[in-house]
Amino acid sequence: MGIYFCDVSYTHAKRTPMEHRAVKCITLSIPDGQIIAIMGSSGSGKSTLGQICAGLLKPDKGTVYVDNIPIDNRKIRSQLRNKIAYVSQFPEHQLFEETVFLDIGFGLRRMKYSDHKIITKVKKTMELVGLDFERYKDRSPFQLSGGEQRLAALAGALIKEPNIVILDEPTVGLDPLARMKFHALLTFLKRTRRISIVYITHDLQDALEHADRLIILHNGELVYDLKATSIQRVLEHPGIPLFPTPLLRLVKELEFIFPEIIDSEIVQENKLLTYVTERLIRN
Ligand SMILES: Nc1ncnc2c1ncn2[C@@H]1O[C@H](COP(=O)(O)OP(=O)(O)OP(=O)(O)O)[C@@H](O)[C@H]1O
Repeated sequence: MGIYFCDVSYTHAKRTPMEHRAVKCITLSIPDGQIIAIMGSSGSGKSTLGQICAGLLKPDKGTVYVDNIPIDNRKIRSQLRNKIAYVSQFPEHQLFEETVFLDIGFGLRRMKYSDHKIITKVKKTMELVGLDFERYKDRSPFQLSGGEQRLAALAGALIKEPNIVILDEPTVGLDPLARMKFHALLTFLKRTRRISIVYITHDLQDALEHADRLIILHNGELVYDLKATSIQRVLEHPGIPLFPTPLLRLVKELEFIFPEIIDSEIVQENKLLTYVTERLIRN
């Protein structure tokens, strides 16, 4: 269930003094089973693009196609609600029930699932995202930490088994282990269910490690759509709001030490470690 953006623009607060054109003429294709990281500086239009993708904002120019169907009216957008899941930058805004169990199972109750099926699915989904069922099910979602709220909102999004998941800064507030588990979950979902995952992040190294593609926005425009291995070329480009991570700086240093050009695949920690270790053993 791919998404295709054809020349899409969006203006916030139209015809008011706050009017702002946040997304400008974006053409973009998101096929099945890809993890796509959306990056760019604050205010570059990432969340706006994510909300258009989720069908929450209607473009004022251009068309979004889901599965080759133009999403140009409210009826089609509401039919897609169960197919496209969205977790906002502020997950606390998405939680509203008395308990974590009720919150995560909300969508299934609306779809008239049996109580037994709801319990089974809520338990399974909570465990999938790393929230222990017994420990969290009766707690108020409002008394969870920021990271726990993010995981609860993610469980609520995944429980309806969507085809497309849009996550706005999903790893904010997660500890390193939860972060690692979160990325392993995305890879698992992509491989087993062929879900397309669009996630907005400011963490370049995270994106290089886990995303198939990086979409880079600048002032509402899509300035780069590239694979992780092309990142060095972009970093050298003036005006792009991305800075080399420690690992990318190390790769640059290695290019001075070792005579050959370092393989552009080395943007990930495990690949760099293998490369350096092999060189040390050989020398
Ligand atoms: N409701 C609104 N009314 C007017 N302007 C808005 C509104 N919402 C967002 N904007 C503006 O649109 C632009 C894009 O906002 P958006 O939230 O998409 O950026 P972002 O790249 O996600 O930023 P961040 O990384 O800080 O979350 C910003 O300049 C913002 O000020």
